Amino acid sequence: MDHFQYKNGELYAENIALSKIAQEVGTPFYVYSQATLERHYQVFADAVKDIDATICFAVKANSNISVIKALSDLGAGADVVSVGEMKRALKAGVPADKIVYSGVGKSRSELKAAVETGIRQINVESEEELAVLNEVAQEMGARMPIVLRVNPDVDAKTHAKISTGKSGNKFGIDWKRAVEVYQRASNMAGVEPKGLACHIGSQLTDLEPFRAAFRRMKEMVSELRGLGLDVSRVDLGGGLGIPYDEGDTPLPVEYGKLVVEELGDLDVEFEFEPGRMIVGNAGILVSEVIYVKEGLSKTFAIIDAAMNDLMRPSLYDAYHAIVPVIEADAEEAKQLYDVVGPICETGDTFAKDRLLNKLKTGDLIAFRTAGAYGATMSNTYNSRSLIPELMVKGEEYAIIRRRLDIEEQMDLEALASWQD
Ligand SMILES: Cc1ncc(COP(=O)(O)O)c(C=O)c1O
Ligand SMILES: N[C@@H](CCCC[NH3+])C(=O)O
Repeated sequence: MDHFQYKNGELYAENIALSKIAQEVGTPFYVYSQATLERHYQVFADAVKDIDATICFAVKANSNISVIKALSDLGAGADVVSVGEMKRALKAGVPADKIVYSGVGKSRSELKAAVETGIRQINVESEEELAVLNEVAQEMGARMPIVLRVNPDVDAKTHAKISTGKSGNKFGIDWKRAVEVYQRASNMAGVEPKGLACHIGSQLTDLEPFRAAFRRMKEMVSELRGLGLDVSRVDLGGGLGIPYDEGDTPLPVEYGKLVVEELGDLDVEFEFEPGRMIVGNAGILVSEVIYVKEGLSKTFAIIDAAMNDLMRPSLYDAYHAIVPVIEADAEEAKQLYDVVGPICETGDTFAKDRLLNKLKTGDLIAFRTAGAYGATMSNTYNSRSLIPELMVKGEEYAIIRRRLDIEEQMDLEALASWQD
């Protein structure tokens, strides 16, 4: 069930009218539905209930500590890619033994922090990282559980900028070398190889690339076991796509079935790192129309959100549905708009030639499916404030990140001593 629905002609987040929140908090803002977050987690957990699975929420999709806490209360672990994300997960109550740490460029000090914290595992992405981790862990008198992230050379058939499993991508250890590297790792004193990981990309709308990657993983597990090596964990990453428009996307239950079909007899503990699937549709971005500007060939709806608040359209030409907060009359005429932000770049465009109900100054609009890679990718370009994030539960809402305004931003800066 969608927890962002119209009631009496107004868009609600659960049981609160968005217009009320807008009045109290000011626009733009992100708002998340805790009920949707919980439901999505449950849907994913149900989809993999027939196998031994640890679900590690990919914190990069939405790293607000309140979001992580809502999921960790349901039993979620965390997939992190920096010490910053690791600290957020710990602060939100994720136990260290449910944290996996991915990423191609973990520094020596980051590796040290992960070993010190005693997280579940480090997903090692190169031979170079393996050598450094082995050294770091030995210096600390530790033997760190690892899995090797494999690059299976599979085309995820997603946007090139978020495709991670082809051999030309920077991620993982080339599958042709991974067995040999694993063998070497098993003789190292500072690491304890537990298994393999793969993550071939994000927003996958077809299950076949997953199937290809899973088959490769299975072959490799057999090969490793054939060499007498232990393999007890397989981390299948995240990547499941969600509907941003009318297009079909695979259901989590179909994904779960595929895992069982391809890998069900593997006798390992599985790990999953879903991000977008959990939070994407649990969040929206609400913004106000500042001007409707009539150009020669276009009508521009200039709104108070901009590319710094939601980068996805300008970065990937991503589509987000735009809906009015006050429901329009079905009879009312629609018009084509370019929906743009106030930033001084032509790329600050959310939608081109989008057919929307007539807009005027002061109207509130909402971008749907903005819960994943929305707030986490935002920035303060053009010295704009970082916008608030809110969590809704039933009739209540909470500000889970307050607005960071320009005074606070400037407090981080200083003049050089010679400028006095
Ligand atoms: C290693 C890793 N795991 C998990 C994810 C989460 O992916 P998604 O949000 O597509 O589920 C990502 C991002 O694509 C990732 O790089
Ligand atoms: N930032 C991307 C997803 C990247 C996934 C990172 N592994 C998006 O908004 O779609």
